[in-house]
Amino acid sequence: MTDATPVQHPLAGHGWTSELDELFTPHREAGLLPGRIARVDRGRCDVITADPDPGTGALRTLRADTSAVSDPDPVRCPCTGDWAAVDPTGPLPVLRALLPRSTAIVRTNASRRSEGQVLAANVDTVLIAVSLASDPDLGRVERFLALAWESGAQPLVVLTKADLAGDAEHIREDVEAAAPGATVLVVSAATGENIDVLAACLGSTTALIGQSGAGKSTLTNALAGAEVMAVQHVRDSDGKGRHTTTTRELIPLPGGGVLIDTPGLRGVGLYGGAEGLAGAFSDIEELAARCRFDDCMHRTEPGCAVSAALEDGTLPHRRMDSYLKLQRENAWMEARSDARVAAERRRRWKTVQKSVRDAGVIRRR
Ligand SMILES: Nc1nc2c(ncn2[C@@H]2O[C@H](COP(=O)(O)OP(=O)(O)OP(=O)(O)O)[C@@H](O)[C@H]2O)c(=O)[nH]1
Ligand SMILES: [Zn+2]
Repeated sequence: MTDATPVQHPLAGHGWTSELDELFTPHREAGLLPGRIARVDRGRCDVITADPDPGTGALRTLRADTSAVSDPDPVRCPCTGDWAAVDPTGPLPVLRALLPRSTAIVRTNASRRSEGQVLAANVDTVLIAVSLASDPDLGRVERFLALAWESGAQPLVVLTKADLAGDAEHIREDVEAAAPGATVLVVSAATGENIDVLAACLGSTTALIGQSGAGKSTLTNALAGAEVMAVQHVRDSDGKGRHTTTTRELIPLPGGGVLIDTPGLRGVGLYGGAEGLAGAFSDIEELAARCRFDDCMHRTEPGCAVSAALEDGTLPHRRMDSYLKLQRENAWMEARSDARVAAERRRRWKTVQKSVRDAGVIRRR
């Protein structure tokens, strides 16, 4: 979570904070401009810079070369939501450096399972869109939740297309039981139901994730109050249809803050997900902490709080199976060096962020 203080800065509405301003000091001294990456494609990116147009006051979006900050490891390459130091002087502006990320949503690359792919960086709220047009797959929701908790941001589950659901309230209760620590909201972009409530729940940077056809682009348009994303018709029965969202963009919201729409995900593989699983299954972790034996495997041991909860029905077997399945998947993933390295790197990012915060606290005293 970024708990940094907002500042008076051209990029404040895009999430710039005093902590980032401090991190930027050496780059400012080198004559570089801060900017936030809106989208990346093939060696170039669109970066919104702290360079207001003198006429309109609108922030300029520059097309910039990313080669100076690209990396053989895709997790370290620039992505939507990254803060960058931009050299705007040449014929083609150039990204000179990326600032350390406070959070990052990382999944396994769809084609190369041992490699990570960053969906969005520096996000406070991960909005998980789940369509009510058919019964939600709770296991898939739990997987998205693990991905969200792992990122370091706060998850928020949004059940979309409420106008198509017979019993939205009943489904909401089921999803809530599968999402401890996260708010679950029922909305409809078609009727406008709860869109205002949702808007009030968002952090300064929100990323939207979910399956293709979950209604992300429609929700983005509803929150932005304008047609910023193209929406294609999909069959509501199975959510299949043409893949519509091909680029990720950073969209400013009328109430302040930005929204990042991500392409529809067919499946999300966890990438270094131990913290994410602990967050998504905090109820099971709390039970496990009450087991008589520290190394309880929750099978036949006496005094096992997890088995007891399974037996009296307070913990559904479905949820326990889902937890074990994701744990196995994560153990396999972490055994691959790429994921281990990524987890290590994330710990380092957090340390950097923390030391910056601590330094701020000391100076303010
Ligand atoms: N009835 C109803 N239909 C909706 C609602 N929100 C979205 N839809 C429809 O659901 C379909 C998918 O919506 P999109 O917004 O394109 O879904 P998406 O998650 O962005 O899909 P991808 O771009 O493929 O990831 C479209 O046909 C929308 O018109 C809603 O609140 N009610
Ligand atoms: Zn146990």
